[in-house]
Amino acid sequence: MEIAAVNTVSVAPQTRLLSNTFSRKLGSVSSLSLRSIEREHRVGSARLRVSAASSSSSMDAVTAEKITPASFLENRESKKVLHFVKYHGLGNDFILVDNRDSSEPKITQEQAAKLCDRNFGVGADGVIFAMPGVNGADYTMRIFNSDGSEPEMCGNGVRCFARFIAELENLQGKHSFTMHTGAGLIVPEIQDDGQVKVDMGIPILKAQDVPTKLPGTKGEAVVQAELVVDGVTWNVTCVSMGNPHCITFGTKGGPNLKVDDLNLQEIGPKFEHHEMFPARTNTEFVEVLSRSHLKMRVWERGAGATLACGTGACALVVAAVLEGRANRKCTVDLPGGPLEIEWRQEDNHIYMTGPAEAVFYGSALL
Ligand SMILES: N[C@@H](CCC[C@H](N)C(=O)O)C(=O)O
Repeated sequence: MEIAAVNTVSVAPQTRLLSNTFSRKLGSVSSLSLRSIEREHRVGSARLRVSAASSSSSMDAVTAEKITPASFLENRESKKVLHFVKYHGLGNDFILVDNRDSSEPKITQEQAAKLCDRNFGVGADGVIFAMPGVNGADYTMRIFNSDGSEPEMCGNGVRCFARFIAELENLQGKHSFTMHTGAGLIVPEIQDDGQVKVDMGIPILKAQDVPTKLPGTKGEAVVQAELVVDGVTWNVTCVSMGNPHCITFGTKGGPNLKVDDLNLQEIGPKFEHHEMFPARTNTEFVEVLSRSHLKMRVWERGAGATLACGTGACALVVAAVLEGRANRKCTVDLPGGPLEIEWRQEDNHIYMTGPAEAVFYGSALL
């Protein structure tokens, strides 16, 4: 099969996005790997030409005259090279790996941490593996955070995963499937407009299952409890979406939070590593704009300040409802954009709707 011409589209610093058609046939390419491998390769009888720029801020231009299916890069996949697709959900970005042929992740947690490095690697908030399903599920999702730790769940990651599967399996239009995760069975549904609606399951409120050592304040749930962080008493509610979240609307007796004023880099790690959270925690700082409109900034366990957190958005709507601050259906503004969240009374499940986009295809040297 031949491809006569390939268009490149500028999308992100340091990358050129190859057209999907090209990328599917070629395998995958990124400026990272191209700079690292060679400047010009023979591809069967065709030639892939790379006009490279040495400055990391400039972009590589890629053209191909004739590409055969047995391309150079496909042949080159080995233990030393990992093909991936970079996705993001509202700026929460992930390296997606097609791991459907094995129940073991293709790379280690240490390698994932290196790939996530924004200076010395691809740059991402985590690496996600699309693996064979277990327990009757269609697929399994595993994820490593950017520090290499493995969380149970990732809301934005699920939406990216769904779009990745649709791309791999060539699914068109509305589609849903089941995914096994560390938080149990999750069901994403790709909408006609490309957004992904996810049944995120039932929130976990029992203190020891979150887990938190804070004592229950509403039965076994920790709602508007006091947590002393660095000498300041905060009011927090703890919710697990499979992974732990600590949600705060402000300090005890203090004014409502203005999240833009927070020094997240300073306060975030103190929550994450607080002794009351034996598995560490994600923390959402929330400002109430109205009963159906909330604004948040997040400090993620194992990833730090990110532009969005899907499980965090779900957890904070649960917290806002439990604290009597909001309705069950809310728009949550995150630094990277809005998510629609509903904690449905009828089935106690949380539904999250939002976007997920492919950014570029790449091959990383391990
Ligand atoms: N950004 C994610 C959450 C990823 C996992 C988290 N850092 C943890 O360790 O629990 C999301 O969108 O939910």
